[in-house]
Amino acid sequence: MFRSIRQVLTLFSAEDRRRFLVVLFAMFVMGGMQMIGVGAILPFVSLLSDPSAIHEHAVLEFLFVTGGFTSAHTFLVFVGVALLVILVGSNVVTALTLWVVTRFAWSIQRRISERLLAGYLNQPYEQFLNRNSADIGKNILIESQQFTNGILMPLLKSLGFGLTATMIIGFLFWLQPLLAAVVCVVFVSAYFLVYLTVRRALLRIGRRRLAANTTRFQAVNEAFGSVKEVKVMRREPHFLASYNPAAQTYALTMANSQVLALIPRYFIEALAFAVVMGGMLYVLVAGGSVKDALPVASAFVVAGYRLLPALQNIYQGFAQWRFNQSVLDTLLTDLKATRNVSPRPKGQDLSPVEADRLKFQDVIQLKHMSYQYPRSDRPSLANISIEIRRNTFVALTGSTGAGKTTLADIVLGLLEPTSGQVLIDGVPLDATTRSAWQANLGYVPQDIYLTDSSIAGNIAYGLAPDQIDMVAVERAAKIANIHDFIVDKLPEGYRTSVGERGVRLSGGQRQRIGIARALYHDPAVIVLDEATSALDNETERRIVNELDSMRGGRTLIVIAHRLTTVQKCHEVFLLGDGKVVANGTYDELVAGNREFAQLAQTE
Ligand SMILES: Nc1ncnc2c1ncn2[C@@H]1O[C@H](COP(=O)(O)OP(=O)(O)OP(=O)(O)O)[C@@H](O)[C@H]1O
Repeated sequence: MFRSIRQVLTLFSAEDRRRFLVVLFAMFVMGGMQMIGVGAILPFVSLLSDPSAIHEHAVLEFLFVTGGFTSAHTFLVFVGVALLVILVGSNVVTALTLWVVTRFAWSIQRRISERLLAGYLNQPYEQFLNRNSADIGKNILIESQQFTNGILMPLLKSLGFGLTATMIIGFLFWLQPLLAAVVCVVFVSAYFLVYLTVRRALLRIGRRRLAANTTRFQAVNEAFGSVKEVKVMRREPHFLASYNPAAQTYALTMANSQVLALIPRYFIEALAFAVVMGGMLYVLVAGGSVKDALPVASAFVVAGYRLLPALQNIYQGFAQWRFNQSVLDTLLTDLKATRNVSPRPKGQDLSPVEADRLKFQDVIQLKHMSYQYPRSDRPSLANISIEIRRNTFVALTGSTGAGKTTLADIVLGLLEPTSGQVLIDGVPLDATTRSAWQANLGYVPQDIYLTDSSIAGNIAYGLAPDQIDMVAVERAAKIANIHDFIVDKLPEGYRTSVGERGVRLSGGQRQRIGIARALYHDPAVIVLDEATSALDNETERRIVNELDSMRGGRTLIVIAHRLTTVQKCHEVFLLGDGKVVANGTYDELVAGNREFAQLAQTE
């Protein structure tokens, strides 16, 4: 338990700790008000049963005299109204405290989800290779909420109600130490016993909930991420079959955790009723006067009315906390990995300016470079030493799995060589230079992901509308040969909205948008990963020609299967099994390499 508290406190910033003090203060006031409310019952009931009690209590006597009351009856009305004001006041304070606590808890949720998103986004690309994106989304959106609802709010509520319960129990001890001790031992230990009984089960079902939630998210993500294949291959039952059992486990574990948190209340209320009745009967049987016992009994009943919900809330808090311990562990692991990452300040211009870019005037060199994927048992690239000169058109080709994409990812600074070096004009590409190098790159992937924004927004990509440079957008679109289509065919030109995943554009049009996107920042190097595969031969030739002709100082690296793409290249690197098997111009390779010559023939 103390470990969990320490874990939660590590999630608070300095500002959160200051605000937590305000929350604590509100809780103290709430506890104090509730105790006063309970305490004020006693004189009122004493007065009701015996008006002469005015003169037996010093405080009542003082109020009676200074208030200038003449009859016990009017004084009783005054005390009744005062009691009402105190009780209403204490409820108002409780409501206000709940407001302060809830706002505090959700502000923490907001910050945790922002930190998670920033952390995931800023982590090295390699980290994404072994991570399911549905799991990332789930942690940011759902588990951060589960943390607030299931850990932070219960923790804060337990703290608040704990303070209230302590104050009320303190008052009861002052009033009737023996009875208070009985009440305390009976109720606190009853809840404690229940908690001890269910804590293991809660931890277990909490872990099952977390796992089931991951499966649910993956099933939905995968089903809709490949909806075309799902429909054509009629695989709907498969995704339903993965989702449904996970949904059932999720529902069951949620329901069970809530039942385990709520049910004890009804038994303990029955126990409370038995204690009160038993006390009364004991007084009667022992021959005592119920009238004499009434004020203290009323104070205990009102105390119980406050105390039992407080104890129930504390128990419920512990139960939820236990159930969600695995959520806390998961979030902490991911937050620890991204501790020093802070969300980018709002309004920062994301366009790389010349000064941000790593100068590239001469050559990209790969020296004895090898790369092995984290969970792989063999290198995907082995001892590669090549040079790519500025203002050249270079192709990486070779059979499937040869290492073309991996090599391009190394040049893009997405993967760090396991051994060897990448040098840009002699400057090593490492953590200190990576971002400046990437500011000089344009990348066109195989699948162009279109965001649900305008055409211009998709070309400038990731910029707020007021940050988009329309001149750069049009320049890029013209080079990508999509400008005429946008202006002539789309209803609102560059402002036309693109649906999610670009459903309103053909595959070829999407790829041209992708090419325009890569050109938007006017980079020195462009890497195309099979980017022209969705284009027909004629369009592809035109784009390749255009890219070639617009090069003017730019370097073009194309990963290509189709050798038509590589005919115009200055240099072609033929990869095989992670090594450069041959390099030279298209004609040189056709003449000198049998594998390449065969590939060229089958085109
Ligand atoms: N994330 C990964 N983890 C482990 N191994 C990987 C990973 N990605 C790729 N590989 C392996 O690295 C090798 C090179 O893969 P790469 O994707 O670079 O080939 P490629 O030439 O681009 O292939 P293709 O033309 O089919 O896209 C392959 O053997 C592949 O199995």
